[in-house]
Amino acid sequence: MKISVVGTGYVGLVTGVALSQIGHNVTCIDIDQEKVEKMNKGISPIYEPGLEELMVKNINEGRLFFSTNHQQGFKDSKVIYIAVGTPEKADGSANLTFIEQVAKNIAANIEEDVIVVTKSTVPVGTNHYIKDIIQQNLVKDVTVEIVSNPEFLREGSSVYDTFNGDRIVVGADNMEAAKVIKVINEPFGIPVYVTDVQSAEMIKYASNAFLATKISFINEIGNICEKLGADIESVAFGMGLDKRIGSMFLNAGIGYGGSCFPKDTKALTQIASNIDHQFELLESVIKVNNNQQSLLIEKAKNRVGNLKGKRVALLGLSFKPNTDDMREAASIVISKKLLEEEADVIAFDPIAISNARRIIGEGIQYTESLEEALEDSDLALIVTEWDQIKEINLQTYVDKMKNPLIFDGRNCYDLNEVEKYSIEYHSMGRRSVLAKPAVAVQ
Ligand SMILES: NC(=O)C1=CN([C@@H]2O[C@H](COP(=O)(O)OP(=O)(O)OC[C@H]3O[C@@H](n4cnc5c(N)ncnc54)[C@H](O)[C@@H]3O)[C@@H](O)[C@H]2O)C=CC1
Ligand SMILES: O=C(O)[C@H]1O[C@H](OP(=O)(O)OP(=O)(O)OC[C@H]2O[C@@H](n3ccc(=O)[nH]c3=O)[C@H](O)[C@@H]2O)[C@H](O)[C@@H](O)[C@@H]1O
Repeated sequence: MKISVVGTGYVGLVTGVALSQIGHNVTCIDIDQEKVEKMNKGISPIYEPGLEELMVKNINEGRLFFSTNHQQGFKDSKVIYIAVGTPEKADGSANLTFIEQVAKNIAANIEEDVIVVTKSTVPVGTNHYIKDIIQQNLVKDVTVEIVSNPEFLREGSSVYDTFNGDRIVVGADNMEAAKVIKVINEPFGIPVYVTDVQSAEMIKYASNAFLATKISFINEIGNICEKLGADIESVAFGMGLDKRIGSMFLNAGIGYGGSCFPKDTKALTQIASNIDHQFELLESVIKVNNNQQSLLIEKAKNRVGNLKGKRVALLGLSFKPNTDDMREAASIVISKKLLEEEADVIAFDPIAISNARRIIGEGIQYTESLEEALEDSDLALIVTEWDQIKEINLQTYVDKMKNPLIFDGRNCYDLNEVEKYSIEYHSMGRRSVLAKPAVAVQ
């Protein structure tokens, strides 16, 4: 089937590539000319494992096209996917400007009946709002059906997730339209759950809010464990053995970041407050997460005192491993605090440095070499659990650092392993390992 996808970010590009891979003829449209030029040359504008290879394959096999022109991109399409951003506004609610613009682009350019499928995360009621905008601005006498099809992929494993998701949610008023979307997705072999439009929209927010809640919950338990001498890794494992709880998303650390949990949790509290419901639980989840991001700095200050002039190796910048995405990364908050403390910061990240430079700026130094970051440093802060960091020979800390003093925000190392080295190690929700002989930081 001929399909158009509007917006080629993490969701749109992966969706377009995956739909072409299962045999559809896909045109991806973006207003960003530079991005489109790159994609036409077979270069992915984002780092996602496996994406570029699949993209090039489908371009070469003549099923995948990129354009900046909505009219050309929509030509002969039976289905148009919307995958533009829905960033947060100053009050935390979802900004629908890009969505409104696409609805107008659709109205102005379609020449035959279409099904408009929204993949973007949008507040309950938005799909109907999209239909209204399209109908009010239509140029040709055509019929438009809408389907809510929220996306559940994770960055860093988006290609894998698209082919191996747990469910595809389809929210529709019109069962014929729902059936078309079901058939399009059949080759993925993933169960499709069909429901009404509003429920589909809410499933997305509720799912992200629930996962964020799980993270803040385990982080609170971790903070308590640390003070009581219990071990969060052990606690999370023991909890996860209960199938009703499940073992996933119980990794304690410095909290969740990224383009979605922070924004979607805030948007859901706004959605609730619009109907005079105070979502107290979710408000606490957000508060716990905000505090969690600063904990590493607090721990370091409690241990070292003044960070002024201390050489700090900041290990990992992206909001999670395997992505170059810096949106709402804990490293932003942490590097800002380090600069306020007048620390001398050198940051390591294998992929995200160019994005980080734009957000964090030139107040810190950057390197793609972990060893270079550690060289002569007084302390190391682990912010993102990249494999390069997890798999490092721990002796490297001893060899390279002025003082092998580590504050690990992602519990990268086994405590028994750390104890074999002359390293002082503080992690999250676990006992500290003190170096023998003690590491002295003045
Ligand atoms: N990033 C993620 O992992 C996930 C994101 N989502 C949701 O999906 C949506 C998209 O997110 P991302 O892919 O991260 O966004 P993004 O910000 O990376 O990409 C959006 C793209 O849309 C383009 N665009 C904006 N207006 C346009 C227009 N009128 N016509 C054509 N292109 C236009 C932009 O140039 C940009 O390339 C958001 O609602 C997000 O909440 C849902 C699940 C996962
Ligand atoms: O709506 C979205 O955009 C997406 O948001 C998340 O995906 P993503 O943000 O890409 O990445 P996650 O793996 O969920 O991690 C989010 C954050 O939570 C943190 N996290 C995750 C799991 C955990 O146990 N502990 C923890 O601190 C990660 O470090 C990261 O900062 C959801 O997992 C996806 O299902 C959803 O589609």
